[in-house]
Amino acid sequence: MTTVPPPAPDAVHRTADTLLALDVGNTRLKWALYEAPHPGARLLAHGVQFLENIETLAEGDWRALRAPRWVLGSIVAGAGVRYRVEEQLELWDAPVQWVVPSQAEAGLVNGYDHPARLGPDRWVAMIGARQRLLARGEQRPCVVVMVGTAVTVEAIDAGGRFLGGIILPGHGIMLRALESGTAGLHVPTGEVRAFPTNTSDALTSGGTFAIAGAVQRMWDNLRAHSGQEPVCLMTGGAGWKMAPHMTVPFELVEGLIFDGLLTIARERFGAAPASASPASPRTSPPAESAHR
Ligand SMILES: Nc1ncnc2c1ncn2[C@@H]1O[C@H](COP(=O)(O)OP(=O)(O)OP(=O)(O)O)[C@@H](O)[C@H]1O
Ligand SMILES: CC(C)(CO)[C@@H](O)C(=O)NCCC(=O)O
Ligand SMILES: [K+]
Repeated sequence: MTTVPPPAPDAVHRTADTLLALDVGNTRLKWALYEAPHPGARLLAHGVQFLENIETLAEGDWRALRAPRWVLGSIVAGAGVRYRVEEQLELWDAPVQWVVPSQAEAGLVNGYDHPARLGPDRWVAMIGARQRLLARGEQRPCVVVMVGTAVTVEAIDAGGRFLGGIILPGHGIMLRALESGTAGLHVPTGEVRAFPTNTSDALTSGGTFAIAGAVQRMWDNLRAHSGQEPVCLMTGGAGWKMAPHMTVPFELVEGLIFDGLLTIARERFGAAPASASPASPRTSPPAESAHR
């Protein structure tokens, strides 16, 4: 006769430690459920909704999820959207923590004039970028590019100080601005060409070169400042569209905001031993192993 073994304490523990990470952007909400609150944790489920469809989450995508132990999010939208997300989160009794950029967190120092006025998405993505560099033992200056509804390009020095960054319109906003701000311009999608010879190509190439050129400029600024070649990490849903047209060496990385949220979660919720400082490259877990 066989007996059913009790559930391994390990399995029970893992279920109890889940983290729901939220990236509420300008256009869409992205969510990811992790097995544990630290970089490299296994991804259990993930999804995305346009902000106008937030109301469907509790009854839809989230309905079958096991209640997360923690909820940690980055949100750039206003109080109205935040309230609507929090309403959906009432499905579980895990209170949400929204990241507010501070003077310093997870090994990153905030050089913004008013640290809390920095976009949380920018702050969290930079923390994710820093953690990636440290995990592979690289103490180098870093340019962080996020290509989405808006584009941001940040400069971080080798010591982990955010020096400053730029905000520019995303490709979509640039083209819509041209369409609405000119007399006779319409913007069907074109190709990126070195020397565009029709309107569609001229517009598409213009937007792409504006972003690539802005990254080049920040990369030059940071190299001049630090006397060292920066690493450039690019993320965001449209990153792959920019990739063929970049003029600086770069790496395309998926989900820097989620990497950052996991890094912050380790500090806030992780039962890490005292020696596991996220600022120490030796003790950071390898980020690549479980990367999506
Ligand atoms: N060819 C292109 N080159 C660069 N960017 C592009 C291109 N086509 C579209 N985009 C941009 O990509 C954006 C979509 O990227 P992404 O999926 O990261 O945005 P999002 O999730 O809607 O943004 P957010 O995180 O702010 O909500 C569009 O808004 C547009 O600005
Ligand atoms: C710049 C955006 C729109 C990029 O998503 C966001 O980070 C934001 O609203 N930031 C606040 C302003 C700032 O970062 O200075
Ligand atoms: K964004």
